[in-house]
Amino acid sequence: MKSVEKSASLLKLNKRELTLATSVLVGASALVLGKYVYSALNSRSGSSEEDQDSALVVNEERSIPDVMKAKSKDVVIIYGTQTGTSEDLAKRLSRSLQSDFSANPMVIDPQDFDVESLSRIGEGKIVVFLLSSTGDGEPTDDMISWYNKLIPENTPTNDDYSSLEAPKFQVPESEEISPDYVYDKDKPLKNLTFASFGLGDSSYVDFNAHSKHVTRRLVSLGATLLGPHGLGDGSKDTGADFAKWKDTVVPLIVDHIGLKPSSGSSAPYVADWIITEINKNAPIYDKKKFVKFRYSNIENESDLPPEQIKVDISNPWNSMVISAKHLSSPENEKSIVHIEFDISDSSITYTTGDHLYLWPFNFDLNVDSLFALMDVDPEQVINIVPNPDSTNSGSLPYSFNTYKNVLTFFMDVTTPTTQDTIKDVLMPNVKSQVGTEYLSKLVKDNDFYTEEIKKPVTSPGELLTKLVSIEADSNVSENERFKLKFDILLSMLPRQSPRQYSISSSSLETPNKVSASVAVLKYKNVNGLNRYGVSSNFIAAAVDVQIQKYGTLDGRAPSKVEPFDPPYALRHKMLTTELVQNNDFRIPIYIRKSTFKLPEDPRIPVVMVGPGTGLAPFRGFVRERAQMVISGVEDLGATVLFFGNRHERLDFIYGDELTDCFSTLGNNNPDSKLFTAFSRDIPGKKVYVQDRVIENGDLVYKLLFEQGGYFYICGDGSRMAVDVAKALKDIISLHGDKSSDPEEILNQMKKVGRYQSDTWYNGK
Ligand SMILES: Cc1cc2nc3c(=O)[nH]c(=O)nc-3n(C[C@H](O)[C@H](O)[C@H](O)COP(=O)(O)O)c2cc1C
Repeated sequence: MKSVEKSASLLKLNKRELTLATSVLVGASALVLGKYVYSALNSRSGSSEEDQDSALVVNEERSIPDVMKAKSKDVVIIYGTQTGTSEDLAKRLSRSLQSDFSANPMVIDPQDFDVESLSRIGEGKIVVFLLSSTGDGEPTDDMISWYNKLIPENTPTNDDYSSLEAPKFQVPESEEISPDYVYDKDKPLKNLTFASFGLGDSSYVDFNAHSKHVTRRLVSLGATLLGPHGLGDGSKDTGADFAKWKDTVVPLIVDHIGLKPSSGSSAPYVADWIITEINKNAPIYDKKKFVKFRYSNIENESDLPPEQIKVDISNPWNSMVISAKHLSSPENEKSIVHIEFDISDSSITYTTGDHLYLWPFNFDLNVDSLFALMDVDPEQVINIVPNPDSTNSGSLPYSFNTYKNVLTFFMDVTTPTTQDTIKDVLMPNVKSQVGTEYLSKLVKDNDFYTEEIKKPVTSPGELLTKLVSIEADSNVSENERFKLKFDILLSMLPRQSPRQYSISSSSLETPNKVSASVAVLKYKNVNGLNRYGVSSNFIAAAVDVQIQKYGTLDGRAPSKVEPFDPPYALRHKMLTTELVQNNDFRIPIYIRKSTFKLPEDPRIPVVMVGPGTGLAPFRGFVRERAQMVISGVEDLGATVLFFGNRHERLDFIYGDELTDCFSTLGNNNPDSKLFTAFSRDIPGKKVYVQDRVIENGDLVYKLLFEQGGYFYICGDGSRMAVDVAKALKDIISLHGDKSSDPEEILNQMKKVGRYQSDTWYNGK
């Protein structure tokens, strides 16, 4: 192994050479050059080691301290996100550090930087980690590379990493930190001060595990944690947890970097992006980079055959919808739909139980209401580049697009605007007294904000329309009135985040098709206005479009005009017209491996509880087990499913096919059974899945505790999951050894993966 000291001399040589070479070779990538210099000096093979070592060679574009120095930044905020929440919080923190304290922060995606450069961050600077957990307390996709370098794969996760060997970091040059700084390879981060906030959900066993492990690891490498480690809990209110943490930690951050609160009430507004309208004949206009639909696999990667295009969370695959149907009866006020995607023409593969990520498109009506406030042609092609003066510069996947497409495909136009954003983005752009008073009340008066924005789930468009109407009603003069500009809107809106669904198909049966089973969310807000879940209604509209074009799998007609939504007479009007008209309509998807899996040994029994759309992954499991019987697997363990819903006639989703599958499974193993609980079918007697579990306690006990079966639960985490766990404990108490502790038995099962849950709160 190359010693760290040796890498230090290499570092100096390469840094100098790099600087020289990058200034001479226009367009040469520093990364390529760095690797070249390195391999010329050290001709060793072994790609993973080389990758690790190449990061020890300073590539200034990927080095946090070098970029901080070049941009005079004092705080770096690193987010690890799966669906955008921590990225959004990072941007909010960055803006408020800038506007309240004149700090000069930068927000970064860990994928764009080398973790090895953390050791060279000088005194008086600070790193803030905002890390979400995913899977079973795993790092988010964008943090995997950093995480694996900090904590090598297969290291048992721990409360104390001090005995773990330190990975290699870049060795600081003497002047980078302080003249008397001595690098210690066992405590390479002893000069690093960091703050840390995790985003998680306490309904997961490994609550905030990713953030906890990274925080502990950094400390074990010598770094100093500033303030408390914040733990956001999505099952309660991550935003409130973050605000509380921020109130404690921001003064410490500011003190550490030697700043004081800015004088004056509001700092000048700095747009995150610079937008230029493009004439299609202009030389700068690059047709190849013009993304007509959201991501275009073909346009972006025209040289590669589709099956070689790498698909990840930053590069989703535009997939064809190949079949779709309504699962619930048209009479049912709750709609559940089935949608199936073709992945045969992509590099995507999956196994039963994985998660499907899907990026919804916004509805025309929501997007049009924003254009009504702006003086732009929605179809105008624009070029968007990060503003170098912004603290939030990052990359966008759409350098050329139309105004309309940017809002339709990339931005979240419905999530209520936060108080931070009203203060830091909107207020500096409002001149009138009446407008300023309204916004300032929203920022300062939490009760007013709750009544006006939070409770009614007010969209940014509704907030802006209200602001404009307040000024109009007060006869604010024309030149004082607030005028919405596109760059203000882009700075206000979070990015559109992907939504995750349990895959409801079996990879054994249909390796080239993935399906999702989606409950369509709509409700009236406190003011009686209709509210629609963006993604589920997008999927429902896509299902209707598919059915209108190609018919349906089971002959059911598309849903009729629904009395619930008078403003949106037909669902397809909610969607961009182009989408409805386009024959080759594709939806961006990505598949993430999950640990929610059937046992590898098919002889092991499985007991599943999945009421409502909690059935989704179990439809895949049941079809997979039935397919095993069909393909001749012998000794298949028992398969038991508890399904529940309100009415058998209206919402026994997948009823026919489940009955068929269980007839196949039952012929093979008499213990394989489907139990249903329809809570509103018998007047005066509500029956839920947990009641059925108790009723069949003998069978459940035999399969789980005598035959070592696996238990799975999916659905509402607040009540159902708690009640079902209690039912299991009652069964253990009744049938088991009286000296054993039921709670302990279930915890033990969870530890070894024999009790798996995928639960959510309030329809999330
Ligand atoms: C599939 C999935 C798995 C998750 N796993 C965990 C977990 O193991 N531990 C945890 O604390 N939170 C877990 N969460 C909750 C997320 O961390 C939380 O919702 C977070 O706010 C998401 O942030 P992001 O949008 O930045 O990715 C999980 C969420 C999803 C959807």
